[in-house]
Amino acid sequence: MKKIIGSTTGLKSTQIKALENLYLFRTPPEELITEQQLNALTAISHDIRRQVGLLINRAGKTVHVIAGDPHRIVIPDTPDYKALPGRLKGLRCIHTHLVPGESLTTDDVTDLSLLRLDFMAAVTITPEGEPDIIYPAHILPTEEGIPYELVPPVTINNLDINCNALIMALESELARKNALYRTETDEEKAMLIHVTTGDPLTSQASLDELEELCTSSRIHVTGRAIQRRKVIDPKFVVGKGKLEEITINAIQRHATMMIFDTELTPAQIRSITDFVEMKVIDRTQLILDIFANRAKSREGKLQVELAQLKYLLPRLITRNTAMSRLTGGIGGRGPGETKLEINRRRVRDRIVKLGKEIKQIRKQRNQQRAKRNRKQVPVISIVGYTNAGKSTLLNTLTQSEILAEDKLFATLDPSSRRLRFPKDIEVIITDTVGFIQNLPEELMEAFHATLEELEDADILLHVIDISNPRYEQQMQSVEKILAKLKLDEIPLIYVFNKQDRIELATFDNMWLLNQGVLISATKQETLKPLVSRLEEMVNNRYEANNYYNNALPRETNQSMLEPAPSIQKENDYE
Ligand SMILES: Nc1nc2c(ncn2[C@@H]2O[C@H](COP(=O)(O)OP(=O)(O)OP(=O)(O)O)[C@@H](O)[C@H]2O)c(=O)[nH]1
Ligand SMILES: [Mg+2]
Repeated sequence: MKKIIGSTTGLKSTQIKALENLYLFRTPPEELITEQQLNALTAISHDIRRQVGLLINRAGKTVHVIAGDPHRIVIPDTPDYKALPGRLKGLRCIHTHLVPGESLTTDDVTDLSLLRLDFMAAVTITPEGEPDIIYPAHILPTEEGIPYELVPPVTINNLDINCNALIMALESELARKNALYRTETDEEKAMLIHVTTGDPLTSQASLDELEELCTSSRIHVTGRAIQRRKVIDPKFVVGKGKLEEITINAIQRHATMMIFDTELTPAQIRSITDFVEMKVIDRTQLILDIFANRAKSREGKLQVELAQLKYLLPRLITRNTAMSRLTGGIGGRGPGETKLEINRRRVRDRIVKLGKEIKQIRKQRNQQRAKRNRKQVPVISIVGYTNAGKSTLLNTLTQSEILAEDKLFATLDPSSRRLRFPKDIEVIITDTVGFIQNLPEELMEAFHATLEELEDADILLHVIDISNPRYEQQMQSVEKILAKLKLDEIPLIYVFNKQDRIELATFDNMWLLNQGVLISATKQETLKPLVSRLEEMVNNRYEANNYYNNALPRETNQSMLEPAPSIQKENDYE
């Protein structure tokens, strides 16, 4: 006989037998439940004074009998029945309510909507233990508003509600709607979630950025949710009720994943994925993913892998738990744990190995740096928020072709070019990985080596995209990171970029623009003031450091550039 779900403690063996007997009934396709089974259900529930629930599949078979307490039943995981996009779960839940006249509760309709049940019905019981009124509800295939519909109550005399036909009709409508949401590439669709204890305006801005990150990694955003709280919920980040609401909304909008705009702790990921039948990731994971896709150089790839593994390690246990939950889970603790240990050991070994390789590469790089330093060629480094136009500026300045794209984090590997000023002084200009606010710790560490090169910079060009509505926050984020890297002592020029995209006459922050140079990195003719300013600064530094005379003649400069990964062309400025 199949097992009863929930606790049967304190029940007599005849009562347990009566519960088990509920597995024996078959429901015809048009009925919600048969009269006989309904009678048996209310009789035993009345007898034990606990709610009892049934999960019935579309073939009319009872797949679970659930014993609850006087106020609720807990629906178990049903790995064999999953609600795929555009489909329902294939299970209906019919359960008793002991309170006379109590229709479906909020918990009931939440379960219906979250689990995507075919039907949810509550049946009340007469004082004699017979079925009284049945309150059914089903999902509504809408994208907004209430996600379910309460069907008019029925009694034992009209259980024939054309049940399966109704379910089929609902599913075909769901499938049609889902198809509308399908994209050509069938990309992921995400619900973005931000929780804050502060200003909701900042939340919007932060979500805007998260959305850009999504676009960068080809994820389509189907909805966003913000919750303001006094404190962040340690378990679910947002409150449990809010998480339910968001999840239902995400399902309504055909989302395939949820992205939290913070870093989730391993415990939070675990409780949320236990709760939500959807992929759940956080901002850090999204950024790590982007970096993993973009990394080109060997060092870049190693660094990103290292960052990913470091992020993964404390979360491994979560993954496996989630996995075992999805595959049925029970009965495998021994082997499960061993496998987990193997996984963790492998990850740890790999982390050590990667660390060594990176150290080796770093050593070579330092030697190259030292060689370059000896030659004392001034280095100008371009820094700035991601997508500000750094690579474009380097390209236009030096007429080269570094990948510049309207994507966050187009550049991951530093590249250097030569630039020659009219007075025959040559400098090296380097492009760097873009910054972003709250750069994940793992990546900050990973790219520390790359960013270390910035220490050699004689001048920093801080490129700011003034056409981005969040340019001020972005400037601040960059400055924070520069300070963290202890680079805030290096002379810096603000380069306000993409001037062609703004209306200068109505720009409300002219004061700021006067602190730097205004350019359009895509238009070479706008760069002259920047070039003269740079030249002036380089000259001043030359004189101040008195190494002008040590500078090598231009012709021989070629050799000292060798260590830089990609030197292509040079460009003369008149
Ligand atoms: N309209 C306009 N677009 C620009 C300008 N400068 C850059 N862009 C565009 O902005 C986008 C980003 O430029 P990139 O040079 O890749 O930016 P980046 O700072 O190197 O970005 P990451 O490498 O991702 O950090 C590209 O689509 C450029 O064509 C400009 O002056 N005007
Ligand atoms: Mg770039």
